[in-house]
Amino acid sequence: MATTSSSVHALRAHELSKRFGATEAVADLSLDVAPGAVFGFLGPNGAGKSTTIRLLLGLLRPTAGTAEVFGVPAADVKRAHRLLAYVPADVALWPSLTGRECLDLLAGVGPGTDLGYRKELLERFALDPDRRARTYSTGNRQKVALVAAFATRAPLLVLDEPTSGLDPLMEREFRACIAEAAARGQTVFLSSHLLAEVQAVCSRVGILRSGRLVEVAGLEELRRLRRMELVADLAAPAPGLQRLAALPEVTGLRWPTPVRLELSLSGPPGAVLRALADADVTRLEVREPSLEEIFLDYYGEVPA
Ligand SMILES: Nc1ncnc2c1ncn2[C@@H]1O[C@H](COP(=O)(O)OP(=O)(O)OP(=O)(O)O)[C@@H](O)[C@H]1O
Repeated sequence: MATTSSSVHALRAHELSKRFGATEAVADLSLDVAPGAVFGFLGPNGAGKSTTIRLLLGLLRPTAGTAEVFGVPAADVKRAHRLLAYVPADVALWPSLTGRECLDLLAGVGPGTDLGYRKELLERFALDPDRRARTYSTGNRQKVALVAAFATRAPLLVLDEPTSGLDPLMEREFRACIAEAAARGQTVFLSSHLLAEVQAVCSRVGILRSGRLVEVAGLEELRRLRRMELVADLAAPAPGLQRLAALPEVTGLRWPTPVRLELSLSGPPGAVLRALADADVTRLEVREPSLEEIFLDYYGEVPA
């Protein structure tokens, strides 16, 4: 792995902006990713994830602001790309080369490849490297790019929605590879609109909406910032519990049936528990919201 100073951010964007005519694809985005982090970059289609990544990789010139990879300006592509491996959202391969020839070509570009691990990855991803790339499905092309990236010892892996063509078994392998990369100390920047994926593998997450970063937090922190979902089943209707709606920490009090209440709790549960103690509760469920529900708070809708 190329040596890098631990005091330098793996990725840094400072007031980064990109306009395409009237479209502000990325607006004033500032973001630091620490070395060794698995950072999730979440946002619905069109939020600006790919544009941000292209700016970070020096594939686009920013309208304003700066981007750096381990302290190297993104525009200094020769130096920056010795420190990273990139899997684009749409993987294009050379149609007349075999998978293996594509992998060898990609290995020649990057910062060095662990050939033993690459061989293992080919088996784990069930990829036949002797077929010509033109015969590969979208998922297989994605696998070639993933195998190429995971097999490098680049300190930074930039993955742009890399699992859209993978089936669930391969998604599991993908998650294992992320964990292995993190265990080796590689930094991972994973763009995704799959909340479950990010929830499963990332230590921190940035949420992008209409080109703007609306939140950066650890997953735990993000959940804590948010509410708890509470469901109580009652032995009999308890009209007195309507008063829960007046509590400032309670939102969305719902009665799906006369003997089931649901509410969202965004503060200490004491007052709610005291009120429920007076009712005849037969079952109580308290759970953390999923990232989908957290998204709902930011967007007002769950992105597809
Ligand atoms: N080359 C371009 N010219 C004009 N507009 C562009 C260009 N690239 C992106 N855009 C616009 O910028 C916005 C952000 O697009 P971007 O592809 O970065 O989003 P995304 O979050 O990666 O979405 P997706 O998941 O669909 O790829 C969109 O409105 C898109 O139409």
